[in-house]
Formats: sequence, C-alpha cells, structure tokens
Amino acid sequence: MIDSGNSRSKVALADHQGILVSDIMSSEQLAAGDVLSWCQSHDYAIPSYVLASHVSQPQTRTAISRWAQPLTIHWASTHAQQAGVTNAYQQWQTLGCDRWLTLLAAQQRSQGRFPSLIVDTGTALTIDWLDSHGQHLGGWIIPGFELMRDAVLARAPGVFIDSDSSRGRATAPASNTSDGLLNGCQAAQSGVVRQALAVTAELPAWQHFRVLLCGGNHQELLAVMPDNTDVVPDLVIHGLQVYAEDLRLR
Ligand SMILES: Nc1ncnc2c1ncn2[C@@H]1O[C@H](COP(=O)(O)OP(=O)(O)O)[C@@H](O)[C@H]1O
Ligand SMILES: CC(C)(COP(=O)(O)O)[C@@H](O)C(=O)NCCC(=O)O
Repeated sequence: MIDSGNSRSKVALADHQGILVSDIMSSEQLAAGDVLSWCQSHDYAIPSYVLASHVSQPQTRTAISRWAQPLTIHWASTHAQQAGVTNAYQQWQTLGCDRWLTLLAAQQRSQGRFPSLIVDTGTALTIDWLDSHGQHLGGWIIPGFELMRDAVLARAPGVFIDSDSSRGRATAPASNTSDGLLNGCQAAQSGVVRQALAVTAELPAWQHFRVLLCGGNHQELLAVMPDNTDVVPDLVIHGLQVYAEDLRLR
C-alpha cells in the first residue's frame, strides 16, 4: 500500500490480517521504485498487487506506474459512497483521495457508535467531520505548519529565521522575528483545531465524538488535543486496507 502525499510517501506491506511492516520514503525514492527492494530487504515476497493513494504531482504517479508495471496496480479514488461512508461534496470526485481514505478508516473504527473529527497534519492541515451514520459533513483545508511558514518567508523579505529552533511554541508571545513566525504558525495550527472543536460542540448528536489525529506533524498538536483523541499517524494506510477489503482485492 502506498500513500503518496505532497511532502513524502508512506508505504506498508499488508496481508489479509493487517499491516506487516511500514515505512516512510521520499517522493524521489518512491518514484525510483525503491519499494520493491524495500520489500525484499524485509524478507517479504514482492506483493501480488499495489494499492496506491496519490494526491501529489502527476509525474510521481507516472513513475510509480512504470516500476509497478509487472504487478497489478490499483489507484484508490474518491467515491460518492463506499464502505458505509457518504461523501459531503456535491462534486464528490474533487475531495482528496487521502481525505476519503481517512473517512473510511474512521468509519471502520467507529462502526457507527460515535461521530469522528479527523485532523490530518500533513503538507496541508485538513479537518473532516464524519457523523455516526457515516455521513461526511465536510471539512477544512489550511496550509500545514511548513507551508504556512514558507509562504511568509517567500513573500515578506523582512521576515527571516535565524534561530536554531525549527518548531514554534503556540503558547508563547515572541520578541524576535524568527520566533514570531514559528510561534505564530504553530498557534495557527492549534487555533484551527480549537475552532473545529468549538464548531463540533454546537453540532446536534455530537456529544460523544472522538478525534482522530494523523499525519507527519501530529506530535506538535498533541497539547491542544482533547482527551477523546486517538493518535493514528498512518490513518490513510488504514483507509487503504478498508478500501482493499471493500473492493475484495487479492
Ligand atoms: N522526518 C520528517 N520528514 C519530513 N517531514 C516531516 C518529518 N517529520 C515531520 N514532518 C512533517 O510532516 C509533514 C508531512 O506530513 P505527511 O503526513 O507525510 O504529509 P503528506 O501526506 O502531505 O506528504 C511535513 O510537512 C513536515 O512538517
Ligand atoms: C488537501 C490535500 C492537498 C491534502 O494533501 P496532503 O497534505 O495530505 O498531502 C489533498 O487532500 C487534496 O489535494 N485534496 C483535494 C481538494 C479537496 O480535498 O477538497
């Protein structure tokens, strides 16, 4: 299984019982076909099929198709309805495939017992609401921490980073430019989560929801997360497993 995101790729080998081994690769490694040698380095046979979620540059998809040619490759795609989940988008195809997969994984975890708020902290930070009936209510997209920081650095010549810290502190006012940018971007990431929690508190029948936190920046957000949070960094890969079961891929 491959989760090809906009910053990096997550790969996992799975059989019908679950994930055997997983890893993180750069998009370059993924494009070069390092997955096959990675399988062999773990003493696993070459898989019978590849199931991939892809939201990044088209050339990465072309490169994966090239090295995966001898295998059967399935590209996961967003559906209007699948595995008990109904997409909120009118143009359902335009919801990111990785977001769709997190919804499938959330529904499988809840089994209709509670609503889920999904916070995915990748290149972009996305938030999605899924009610206990599997109805997606929609979501938000904002720049992730690095993207937000880099956007200001790229457009404002007076803003720079000269501190050793690469991460900000959402709780502290800053008295220099570097920390002002880093702390501010971190506060914005935390702030959107707080706002999502405030919106959730107003939703009828959402008294007993759970939060699912995933993605590469999840640790930075732990401090703002409520007690009812489950941290599942590779939720997209879990969604790929649900997708494979739903399509009965063998
Ligand atoms: N070792 C790491 N390498 C790259 N990015 C990392 C690492 N650890 C944390 N990150 C953060 O994780 C983000 C990528 O998260 P990820 O969920 O993989 O995103 P995507 O699915 O968009 O590729 C990066 O923007 C970066 O801020
Ligand atoms: C929002 C995203 C860029 C997130 O990608 P990621 O940060 O996980 O790499 C991706 O899900 C995407 O391209 N979505 C399409 C637009 C949408 O979901 O509405």
